[in-house]
Amino acid sequence: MSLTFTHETLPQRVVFAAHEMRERLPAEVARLGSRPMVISTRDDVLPGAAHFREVVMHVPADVAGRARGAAAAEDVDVLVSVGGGSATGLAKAVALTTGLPIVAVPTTYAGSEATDVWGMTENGHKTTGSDRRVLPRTVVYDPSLTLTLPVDLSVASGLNALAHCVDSMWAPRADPINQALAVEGVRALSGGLPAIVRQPQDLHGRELTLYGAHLAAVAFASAGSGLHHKICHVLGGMFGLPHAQTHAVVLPYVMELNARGVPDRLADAFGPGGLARLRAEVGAPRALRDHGFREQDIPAAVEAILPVVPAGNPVPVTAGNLTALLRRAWAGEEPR
Ligand SMILES: NC(=O)C1=CN([C@@H]2O[C@H](COP(=O)(O)OP(=O)(O)OC[C@H]3O[C@@H](n4cnc5c(N)ncnc54)[C@H](O)[C@@H]3O)[C@@H](O)[C@H]2O)C=CC1
Ligand SMILES: O=C(O)/C=C\C(=O)CC(=O)O
Repeated sequence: MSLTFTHETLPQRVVFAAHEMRERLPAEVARLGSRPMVISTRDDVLPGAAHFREVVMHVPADVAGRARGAAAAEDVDVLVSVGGGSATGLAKAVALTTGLPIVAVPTTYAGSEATDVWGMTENGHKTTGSDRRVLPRTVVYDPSLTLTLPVDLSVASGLNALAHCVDSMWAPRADPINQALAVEGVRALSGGLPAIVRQPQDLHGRELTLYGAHLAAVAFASAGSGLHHKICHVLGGMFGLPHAQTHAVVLPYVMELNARGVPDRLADAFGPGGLARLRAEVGAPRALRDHGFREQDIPAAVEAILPVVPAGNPVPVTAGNLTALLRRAWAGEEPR
């Protein structure tokens, strides 16, 4: 790769401290405002603050409308999201139209807290965009909050993070800086996820995975959406598939298609056996048919994905190879 590039780093304050969310959050919120609204299904955050509890995956537009209405009615001046990508995504939908700052407290490994990407779904169509207003100003990472995330969800979510890293290799704005972050993200996630599976209540694996998830999201936000994210975005928005599991299933098939675009240092970061070994070790989700995708939906998915395939993908994407990819992912055939 040429060392001629233009890279932009997104400005964000990051606090990373296990078991310290309750202690740290009030001061972090106070830096940005005095009338917070919590967006979370949890009831144990900032007692007495305004609270919006209706969190739904892929941010339905009507839910976003109600959250914006609540923020206006309560005259809030700062949003506090506590939860997975769905809670963060709802806070982003409010910030997009109000410009309110967000303090994000993630409880999964999805990484939305470190990106300026928003998404919203209406009539079975998910629209995404990037806008600096939705980038959380501050993230409070407390890995102990992920101890309650069940192992299967932790694995799927961690593989969502891994997909951010891998797709950063060939995404439209891939550059040496975001690729370096992605490679280090793969290293952390490849160590952290097996540790979670071995000992879900041990903080070490949780810390490593959340750290990897942050690096992954920073890399993804910088590099943009590659082929993998474009595919999963259509599958999630059009067919309502669960986000993390969809990423976890599709990733090895995109790597198979784009094999020539996988740099050696990424392969090295996975360690011996690569992604195949990691997937086996953590019991990764294997087939889209287990998550609500139907074989007869493949042609419609192909039709929706082809026009959004990013320029510069390492191999040309055709109706033929995309259909084959989705069929193999649907059936859960062994990736090559
Ligand atoms: N804009 C961006 O940059 C990104 C956006 N996303 C968006 O985020 C959404 C998916 O986020 P996810 O985190 O995968 O799912 P999620 O936020 O929907 O959470 C999945 C499930 O896990 C539960 N949960 C969350 N944290 C938990 C914990 N610590 N303990 C126990 N249960 C817990 C939730 O209540 C929910 O039932 C999608 O809409 C996706 O598009 C995901 C990644 C990046
Ligand atoms: O697909 C991802 O993991 C990353 C970005 C999004 O999900 C964007 C969104 O739809 O919120």
